[in-house]
Amino acid sequence: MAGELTVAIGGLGAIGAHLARALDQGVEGLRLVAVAAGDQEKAKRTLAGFRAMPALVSLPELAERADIVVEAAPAAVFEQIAEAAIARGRIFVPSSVGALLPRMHLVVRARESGARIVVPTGALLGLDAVRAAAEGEVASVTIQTRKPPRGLEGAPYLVENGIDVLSIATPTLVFKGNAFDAARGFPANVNVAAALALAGIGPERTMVEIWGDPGVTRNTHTIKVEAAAARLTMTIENVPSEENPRTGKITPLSILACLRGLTSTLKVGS
Ligand SMILES: NC(=O)C1=CN([C@@H]2O[C@H](COP(=O)(O)OP(=O)(O)OC[C@H]3O[C@@H](n4cnc5c(N)ncnc54)[C@H](OP(=O)(O)O)[C@@H]3O)[C@@H](O)[C@H]2O)C=CC1
Ligand SMILES: O=C([O-])CC(=O)C(=O)O
Repeated sequence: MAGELTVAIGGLGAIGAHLARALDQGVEGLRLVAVAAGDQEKAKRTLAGFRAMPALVSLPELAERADIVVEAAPAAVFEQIAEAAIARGRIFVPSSVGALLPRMHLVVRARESGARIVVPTGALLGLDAVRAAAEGEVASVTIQTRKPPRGLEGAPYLVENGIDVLSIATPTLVFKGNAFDAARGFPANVNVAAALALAGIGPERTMVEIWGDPGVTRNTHTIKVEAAAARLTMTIENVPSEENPRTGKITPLSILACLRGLTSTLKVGS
C-alpha cells in the first residue's frame, strides 16, 4: 500500500505482545513485519493465529526489516535495538525511555543518519502540555510515583540500599532525587520520569519521588509543573498489566496511538 509504514517490535512481553496483536488486527497505514523475543518457543505461541505472520528475527535485525522499530524489551538490551535502528536511519520508538537518558549521543547519531527518535507518552499523561510549557519559562517539574510494592520489586536502587520493598506496610518514600538518578536506580519502573524529563526541562532539573504504597492497586503518577504560562497538576492511575505488574496497561495503547500519529491525516494533540 502506498504511504504505508512497516513496523518491527523488539520484545513480546506486556507491551510488545499487545502492540503486535493490535497491529495484526489491522491499523491503517501500518504493517507489522518483524518481531524479536527472548524465548523463541513462547514467541511462536504468542504469534500463533496471527493473520499475517511477522518474521521472528534477532534484535539488531529488526532495523533491517522495517521503517519503524519499536523497542519493548528490558533496558539491558536497549542498545542492541537502538543502535541498529538509528544507524539505518529508521524511526525508533523506545519504551525503555530511562535507558535513553545516559545515551543522548544516540540523538546526535540520529541527526547524522536521518533517523528519528519518537518517545511515546507511554504510561504517563500530558506531555503535550509539558512540551508547550517548556517552549516558555519553566520554574519546576516534579513527578510523584506511587506503586504497589511488588511493582518496584528488584529495582537496583532498592537492592543497593537494602530496602525490602515487599515488607512495606505503610506508604513509604523509597527514593527522592532527579530523573537521571531515578532512571538509573529504577530502570524498569520509572520510564515515565525519563519521558517527562525529555519533554520538559531535562533529567537534572526534573525531580522525582517514588513511593511504595501498599494502599494503592494502580501505578499512580502525579506531575506538577510550575511555568510562566500555566500551572499543571495531572494524575494518571494505571491498571498494572497481568504479564508485568510494573507496566501499566495503557502503555501499549499509548504506543499504538503514537504509531497512528506517524501516518494519520488527522493528528490531534501536539
Ligand atoms: N515508557 C513507558 O511509559 C513504559 C516503559 N516500560 C518499559 O518498557 C520495556 C518493556 O516493558 P514490558 O513489555 O512490560 O516488559 P516485559 O518484561 O513484559 O517484556 C519484555 C520482552 O522482552 C523480551 N526480551 C528479553 N530479553 C530479550 C532479548 N535478549 N532479545 C529479545 N527479546 C528479549 C522478553 O522475551 P522473553 O519473555 O521471551 O524473555 C519479553 O518478551 C521495559 O524496559 C519497561 O521498563 C514499561 C512501562 C511503561
Ligand atoms: O514508568 C514505567 O516504567 C511504568 C509505569 O510506571 C507504569 O506503567 O505506570
